[in-house]
Amino acid sequence: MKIFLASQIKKWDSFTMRNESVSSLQLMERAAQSCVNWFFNNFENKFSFSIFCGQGNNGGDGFAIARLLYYKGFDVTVFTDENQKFSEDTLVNFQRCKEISAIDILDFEQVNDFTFKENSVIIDALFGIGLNRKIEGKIATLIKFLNELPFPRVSVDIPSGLMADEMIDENAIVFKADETLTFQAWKKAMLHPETGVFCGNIHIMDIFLSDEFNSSEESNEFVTGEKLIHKIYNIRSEFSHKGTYGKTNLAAGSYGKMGAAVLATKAALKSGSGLTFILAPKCGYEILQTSCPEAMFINGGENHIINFDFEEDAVIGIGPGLGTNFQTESAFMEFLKQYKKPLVIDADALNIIAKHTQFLKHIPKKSIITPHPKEFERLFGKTENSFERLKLARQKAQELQIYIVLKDHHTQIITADNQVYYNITGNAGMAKGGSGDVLLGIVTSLLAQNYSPEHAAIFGVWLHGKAGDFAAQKFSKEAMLPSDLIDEIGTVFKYLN
Ligand SMILES: NC(=O)C1=CN([C@@H]2O[C@H](COP(=O)(O)OP(=O)(O)OC[C@H]3O[C@@H](n4cnc5c(N)ncnc54)[C@H](OP(=O)(O)O)[C@@H]3O)[C@@H](O)[C@H]2O)[C@@H](O)CC1
Ligand SMILES: [K+]
Repeated sequence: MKIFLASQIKKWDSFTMRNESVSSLQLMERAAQSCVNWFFNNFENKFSFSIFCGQGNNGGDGFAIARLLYYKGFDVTVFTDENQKFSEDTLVNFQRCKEISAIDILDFEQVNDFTFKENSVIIDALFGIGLNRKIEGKIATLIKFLNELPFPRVSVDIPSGLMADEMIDENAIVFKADETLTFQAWKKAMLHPETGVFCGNIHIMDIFLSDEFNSSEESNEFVTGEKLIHKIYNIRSEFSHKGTYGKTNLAAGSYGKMGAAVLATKAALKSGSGLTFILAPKCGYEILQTSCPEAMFINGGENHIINFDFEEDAVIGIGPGLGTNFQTESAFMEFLKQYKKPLVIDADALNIIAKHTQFLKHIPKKSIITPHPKEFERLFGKTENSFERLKLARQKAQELQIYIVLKDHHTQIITADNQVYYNITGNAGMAKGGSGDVLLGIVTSLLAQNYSPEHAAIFGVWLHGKAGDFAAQKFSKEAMLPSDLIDEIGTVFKYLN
């Protein structure tokens, strides 16, 4: 799914109106109807809706929603400022609403004395993607008031106060939604932690904007959808043997951190690698042979790895639990200097490079690195916020010709040719030590199975998140462990088949 800027969405609107003979008022009606269908499916009739409408088209959606909800039998109250400069379509919908005597239309300021019913729902249709500056004055006061109410809060299109494509000021006033019903496509602000936190659960409302525009309009930012995953995923052929699915060779573990090696190895095995090797220190020999009998052990040293002698022709993934012992450090750097094929680098291996940033240039082209924000900062420097971090990552991925998997709530995969894929699978239950080790195992295994680095990264991150979602369903976000996630990798493949 392409991510479009607010300006492109407006073009999309106009294109649809021009080419599919639909008026802007009809489009607004479609938008409102899609929201009302959602409300109808999610709230019983006993709920009372308080709808807050601004002057732009977002407010127009709000007035139309009020009318349509009323027709569905819901109790509706509208709050607005009749002296606002309504847009043309908004004015029409305001008047249509006014004609229904059973809908009370109150001024924003009356909210202070309003007695909210017990089963209230607050709908925010104050500002949409046309917001162009900070919210101040009486609407800011109103939003602060609404954010304190003990009722479910739903935003139409985008929480008022967020800019669709940008970071916001630290002290900006933003409506805090539990649910956001957004039209047609994800907005960038929904995918970054500082701004996404105001959106709650995102629901994409299909309002049938032109497919033609969607295919022809350029964007280099995407949300990884299931359609893309189905395109990437190669179903295993019956006419195949273990050689068909490549060799994975991981380098992981040190004394006391052998669990990281076990998790990465198991994840590589479960993701379909043909032959799997684990290079680890000898102190982990029994642990690995017992817990991962399908994998072959390569001795890399006594208590930490001091030589990186890999299986020939294997695809290499390095990092989990490696430690930063000086011998491991120098052996890794020697290896990096002479190795030229794409590999996957995570965790301590990234920390070693961060200590000697002149080694960044030795990362083989088309490699995948998987830093979390702290590791990214150590490698490439501090940035103000996640929007800036992404910009820097794009620059570095191009400069070094590598793929960066920037781990976050919505992990971003930044390709060497400047494209960004936001991942939307996964959940807070994965914020635990060991999750990253699993990801390294999955991505390396996919790369070994002949997926391109771009596809291995996009598919691997999606798969990891989806397995995490299945694990959370079974065990809860609190109790699920990275090992549970590994056990659910099979459920994801079954889901895809
Ligand atoms: N395809 C789609 O997606 C469809 C979209 N639709 C809907 O349209 C929405 C976009 O509508 P929109 O362009 O009228 O923008 P919206 O945010 O309602 O209002 C902007 C107004 O507020 C003002 N203003 C701005 N900032 C301000 C501030 N801080 N404080 C005070 N005022 C401020 C600004 O006026 P200004 O003062 O700048 O002249 C302007 O008048 C979109 O989100 C969706 O809900 C559907 O109906 C149909 C299909
Ligand atoms: K809104």
